[in-house]
Amino acid sequence: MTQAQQTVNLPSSVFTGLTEVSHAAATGNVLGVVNYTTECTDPRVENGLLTLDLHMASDLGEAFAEVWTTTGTVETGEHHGVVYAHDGEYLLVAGRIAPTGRYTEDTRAAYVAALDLMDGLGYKNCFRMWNFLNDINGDNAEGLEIYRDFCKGRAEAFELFHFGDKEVPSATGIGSQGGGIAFYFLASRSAALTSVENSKQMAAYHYPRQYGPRPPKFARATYLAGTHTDRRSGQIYVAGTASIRGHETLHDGDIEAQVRLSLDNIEHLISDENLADYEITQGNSLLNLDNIKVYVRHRSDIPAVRRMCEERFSPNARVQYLNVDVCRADLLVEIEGIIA
Ligand SMILES: C=C(O[C@@H]1C=C(C(=O)O)C=C[C@H]1O)C(=O)O
Repeated sequence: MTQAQQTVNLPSSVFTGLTEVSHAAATGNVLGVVNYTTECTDPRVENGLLTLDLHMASDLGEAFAEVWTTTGTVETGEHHGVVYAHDGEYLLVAGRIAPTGRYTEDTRAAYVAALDLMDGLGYKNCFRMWNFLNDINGDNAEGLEIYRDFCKGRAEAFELFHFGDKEVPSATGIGSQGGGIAFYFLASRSAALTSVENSKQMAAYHYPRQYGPRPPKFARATYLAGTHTDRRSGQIYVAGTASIRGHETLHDGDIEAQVRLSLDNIEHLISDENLADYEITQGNSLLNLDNIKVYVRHRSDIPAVRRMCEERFSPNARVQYLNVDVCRADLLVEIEGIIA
């Protein structure tokens, strides 16, 4: 077989209750567990499992775990403050930056540690990043918004690793209820990776200066396939998506219109029309989106948001609603998901 024909198994994730992690783990080898819970802690290896606690829930009733499984035997370790698990094909890296008055340097250092690990262990295809920022719209000690401060450190780290804009992974950069900045990344060794943009949105890495000293570096989605020739049955990791057209926030103050545009943005992003630029044809619609997280700024908006989402998602889709701030002060909602 040639390299191009070898098929790589793709990773999978499920949402489960915090206490049912071991049950979910029985379905495969666990790469790691991310708890969306009531406090943030440093990532750790616990009973052989990479575990990261994020402060994303107000009480335990809202908490859930995201369990990442794979097919190979998992090994764990620690590298310059970041914790990792890998199985020869996939790598999960998790880190946390303690609260500080200026995040640029610490973000750059933590990202450098994670990117260096990917390089060193040979997982060169980073396909998804999640970042959780406490007080994301607040100012740092120098009056720069914490999200923009973070974006600066991230851009500097990517630059050090010569990450071309077209190679950036899809990401989420969202608020959290505490704990500084926490993050986790997924990378693969040999699965085929394509970074995808949305033809109706400006690439985030081209956002103008009005959004901060360095633009956010992420792709709107990443397409991950078991072979380099598969353009029909890969996974699509949809980045956090909001009510933005071009580079502008639309529908300031109107939650329903923001939900509608966020959903329309994802619908277009995953459509064959948008994916034609990448020669991907999958016939996807919102009905194929799963493992969805819906981030809502005001708790009182959650019932309306849920109603609107339920009209457009599959009734079988796994969806979690979280009450946190969003990366621009005028954004009320953001949605991400996976087509697996
Ligand atoms: C909503 C947007 O950006 C958010 C911020 C991201 C980041 O900084 O990594 C990624 C996706 C979204 O969570 C957007 O700019 O469209």
